[in-house]
Amino acid sequence: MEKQEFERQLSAVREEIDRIDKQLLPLFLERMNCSEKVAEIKQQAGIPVLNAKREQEILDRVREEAGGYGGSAAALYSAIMAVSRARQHQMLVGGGELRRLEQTADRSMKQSDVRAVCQGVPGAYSHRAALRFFEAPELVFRSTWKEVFETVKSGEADFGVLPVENSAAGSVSAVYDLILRYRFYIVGAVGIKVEHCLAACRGNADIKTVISHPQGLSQCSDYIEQHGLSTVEYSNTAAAAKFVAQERPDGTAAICSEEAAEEYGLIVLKKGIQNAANNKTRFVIISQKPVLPENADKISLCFSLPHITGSLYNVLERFAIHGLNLTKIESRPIPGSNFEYDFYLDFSGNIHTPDTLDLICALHDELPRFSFLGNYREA
Ligand SMILES: C=C(O[C@@H]1C=C(C(=O)O)C=C[C@H]1O)C(=O)O
Repeated sequence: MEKQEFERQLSAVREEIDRIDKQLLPLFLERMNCSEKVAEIKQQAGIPVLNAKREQEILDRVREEAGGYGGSAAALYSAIMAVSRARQHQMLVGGGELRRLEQTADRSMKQSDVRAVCQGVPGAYSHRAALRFFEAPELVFRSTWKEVFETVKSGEADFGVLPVENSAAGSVSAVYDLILRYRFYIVGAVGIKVEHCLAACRGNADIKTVISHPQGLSQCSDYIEQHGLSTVEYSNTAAAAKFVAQERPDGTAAICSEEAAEEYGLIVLKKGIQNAANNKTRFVIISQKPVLPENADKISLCFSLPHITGSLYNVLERFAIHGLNLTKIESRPIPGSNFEYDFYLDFSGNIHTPDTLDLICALHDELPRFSFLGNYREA
């Protein structure tokens, strides 16, 4: 067949597609109009927007009737209903306390004269993160991450500084578990370049064992393997440096920052022993008091989901519809449950943008165990 003939046939079918799309659009708008009427009734009757049972019935029917296209048709209808629900949420102005929070929360944060708490001992990477974030903070140190949360809870400190993710070793799951348990606000985030060194007491150069936090050991696994070193886990990289300085264990070096080595009078035997040259750790600042700056660019939230086909997909799709970029997703088991999960999400956005506020309020009204965790500037 001639190329021209193919072109002619293509345009004929495309005309048909255009004709069908023209028919679909008014039907979509008509359906949205019905959805708006439903919203008005729901508003008067105080009925929640989401009716999962009704949606499931529609999806089952569509799947059944669409034959070979069952799955695709269900996905399409799921998207249509997500849009329909979003419109209803917008009309019902849900979100309750979250909308009030958006209006009333402080828009700027005190950055000097603050009391902050870090895990570890002076010289820890959290210490450096705190100094990057605050001007001359009054700092206290605790030996565990849980104690950092407890110190903020008791009001002894206004802010806690916690590592959440390393560019090589990945998420610090234990911290995410605590974030999900305490549900304090995240009011800031800061990335720190992490360069580990091998540090030992003077005259202790024949190193057979290294001691550090599991994250430090994991970030230096190549060096450890190449040199056939044995490893000992410790609560914190700087605390490991302090231990080596105090106990002077034979043939043992700490893996820690240069600051920590200096703080405890250790000799740096080798610098930059981490696997990745550009090794970074991201820290978050937590507080019991929300702060929602005008120039915030990152939103964190968490929720759980029922074990239903497409439930996570349906939530993520809403971010896509709103043009929001998801930067992090973690799922962590809910303590005391069997294989039920809380999801933790970070995405780019600002809660003072009406469209974004509508989305977060809709999720607040729909999702089990939902918490808005904060909107802050990613430094
Ligand atoms: C339209 C309604 O509200 C929501 C949207 C639905 C839809 O678009 O079909 C179905 C159920 C509800 O979650 C309704 O309750 O019927």
